[in-house]
Formats: sequence, structure tokens, C-alpha cells
Amino acid sequence: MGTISVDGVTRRLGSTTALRDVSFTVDSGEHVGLFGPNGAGKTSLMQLLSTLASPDDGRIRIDGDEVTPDATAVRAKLGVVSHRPMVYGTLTARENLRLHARLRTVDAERVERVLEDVNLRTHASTRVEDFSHGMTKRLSIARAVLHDPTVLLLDEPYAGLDQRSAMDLQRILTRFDDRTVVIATHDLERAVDDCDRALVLVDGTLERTVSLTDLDRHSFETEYLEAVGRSDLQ
Ligand SMILES: Nc1ncnc2c1ncn2[C@@H]1O[C@H](COP(=O)(O)OP(=O)(O)OP(=O)(O)O)[C@@H](O)[C@H]1O
Repeated sequence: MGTISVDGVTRRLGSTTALRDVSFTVDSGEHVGLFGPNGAGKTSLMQLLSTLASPDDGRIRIDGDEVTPDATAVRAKLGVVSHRPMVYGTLTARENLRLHARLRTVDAERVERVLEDVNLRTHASTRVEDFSHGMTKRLSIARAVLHDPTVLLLDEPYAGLDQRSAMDLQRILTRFDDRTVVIATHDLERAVDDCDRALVLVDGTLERTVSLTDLDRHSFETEYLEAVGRSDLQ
């Protein structure tokens, strides 16, 4: 469960080809990182995987079912954490999750379990507008996993977090390790810990696939820089 197949995907946005004939597969339970300089096509690919848009050419499938904006069954398998927190500031953490649980027909007990999973139980009655950035991110993850998806899509989960909050988040994410995970990030260091494999996009093309098993951070940086053909890290 949670196998992703991306086959010859092209995505055009106005006069830009954001993705060009991109193909790869992600095995069930595998954790894959999407890397690339600004404008490489990471967000465009995450949007397609999230059912927010359709490719102009090619196909994306999850467990054999095509991923399109009207694919309700596919969407039920996906948990999405975008860089914008999709939570209400005037509601408490628990109210946010209960509201979402009702929309997803998830029982209230699961809300309490997920609050525990993301270490927010003691702040469950606090309004989200009083949350730190790290707490809001943890609540976004709780919202994404509430319906127990098999695939987790994380777009820049560490952006804007200080070192400690990023480490907390990284530890929390290990609790969802049994799922298939696709994570778009510029954080090469954390990716080496989080991911089994890295896909490096450059100008909308899948430039390189790197196995991260047994690779240290320095070796991955070298591979990455070779792939993007630049001397600076993004
Ligand atoms: N709505 C849009 N209309 C036209 N072009 C777009 C649009 N959104 C993105 N693009 C272009 O598509 C290309 C891929 O952008 P995308 O946001 O997917 O890259 P990215 O790898 O996520 O970049 P970043 O690291 O900056 O978030 C870029 O050239 C970008 O300018």
C-alpha cells in the first residue's frame, strides 16, 4: 500500500515547463526526498501528487489508481503538509482537529491519540494564534495524519523552524515511519537522516537519483552539487 508511480509527467505553467518528462517510482513505505534549486519544479510535483492539478502529459498513480483532482479515493490515502498551515488561528488545536475529524468522518478518540503523537496534548486547549511556528507545524502534521493516510507528502516541513524545533519535528516524524513519505526540502542535512533516496530536479528534469542508505551528509552534498552543476548550496 502507498506505492507511487510517476510516468513521463510534464507540467506546463504559462510559458514555463515546470516539469519535463519526469518518471520515478516510490515503493510502499519508502521515504523519498525531492531536491533542487529554486524553481526546479518541486512544488509543481508536490501539487500534482496532492491531486491539486493534473499533468499535461504522463500519469501519476498511487496503488495503480490515477491521481487527478477528482480522485476522491486516492485523496483518502494522502496526508498533505504544505508550507501554508491549513489550520484556523481562532480555534484551539483540539477544535481544529475535531472539525477536520468530522469532515473526514474520523472518531474523536483518534483526535486525542494524534494530539499525543505530535506532543500537543498539553496545548490542546490553546488557540492556534498563540502557537509558535513549530507548534503550528506539528498541528499541521496532526491534521494530515488524522485519517491515517498511507502516503505522507511534506512540502518544506523544516522551513522557518529553529534548530531545536526542527529536531523536535524530525523526531515526531519518525512516529509515522511506516508510511510512504515524499518530502520536498532544501535541508540536505536532515534529508540524509529522513530519506532512503533523493531525487534531484533541475529545471523541471529529474537529473539524478541518489540512494541515501549508508551515505553521509558530505557525500550527499557532493552528489547534489554535481547534479545541479553549481558551487553553492541552495
Ligand atoms: N503559477 C505559475 N505560473 C507560471 N509559472 C509558474 C507558476 N508557478 C511556478 N511557476 C514556474 O514553474 C517553475 C517551477 O516552480 P516550482 O515552484 O515548482 O519550483 P520549486 O522547485 O518548488 O522552487 P522553490 O524551491 O523556490 O519552492 C519555476 O520556473 C516557476 O517560476
